[in-house]
Amino acid sequence: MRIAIFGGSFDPLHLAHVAIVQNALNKLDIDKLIVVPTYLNPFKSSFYLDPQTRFELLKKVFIKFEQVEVSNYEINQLAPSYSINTVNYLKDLYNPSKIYLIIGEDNMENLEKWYKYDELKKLVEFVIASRAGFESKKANEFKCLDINIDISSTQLREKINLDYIPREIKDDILNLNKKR
Ligand SMILES: Nc1ncnc2c1ncn2[C@@H]1O[C@H](COP(=O)(O)OP(=O)(O)OP(=O)(O)O)[C@@H](O)[C@H]1O
Ligand SMILES: O=C(O)c1ccc[n+]([C@@H]2O[C@H](COP(=O)([O-])O)[C@@H](O)[C@H]2O)c1
Repeated sequence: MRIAIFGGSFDPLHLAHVAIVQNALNKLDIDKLIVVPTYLNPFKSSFYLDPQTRFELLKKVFIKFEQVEVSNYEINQLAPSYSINTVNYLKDLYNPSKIYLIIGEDNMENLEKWYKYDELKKLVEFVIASRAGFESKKANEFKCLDINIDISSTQLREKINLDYIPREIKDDILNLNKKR
């Protein structure tokens, strides 16, 4: 079994996230891709959509992808948690011969500051999703996914633009937005 793990805040989920998953399924030789929403990224201080809502929205969008699973492992911790713990949990669960860990190019900048980075890099092969505005020379050292969608959750939290929201969850996002 060969797996890829794609962790993220997904606050909210947008089309670049979906493109990353589609690209990874096409490019990586994997049996399963596990999308893992954070409870809270250890480098961030708050979330906008609650963890359970982010998890449900991910399931709605990725249900049609046979090889994709959305994991509630991190949201069930009810506290910020580290990627190495998730990797170890999924490693025990699937006993994979290969683990890719997908991150966007913006995360390259602080990657070496991740908890137990030296241990983590021995467990996984990082795959970098290219991101406009965050070009990193170090990206050349890694397998890359060519993502060319200039959107962020931050922009969408500031001003919702449904053009960047997967169609399966447009209504949910509109309704959640109205309640705020
Ligand atoms: N447009 C994009 N292109 C490439 N990678 C992306 C893009 N958007 C997000 N990613 C990557 O996907 C993963 C999950 O992203 P995340 O949920 O933090 O979205 P985000 O748009 O970066 O959010 P925020 O603006 O709140 O930081 C991260 O590794 C991030 O780097
Ligand atoms: O393990 C760490 O130390 C660590 C530090 C910062 C970020 N991460 C993970 O990086 C992934 C991307 O985070 P984000 O918020 O950019 O979507 C997500 O799975 C986070 O848990 C992990």
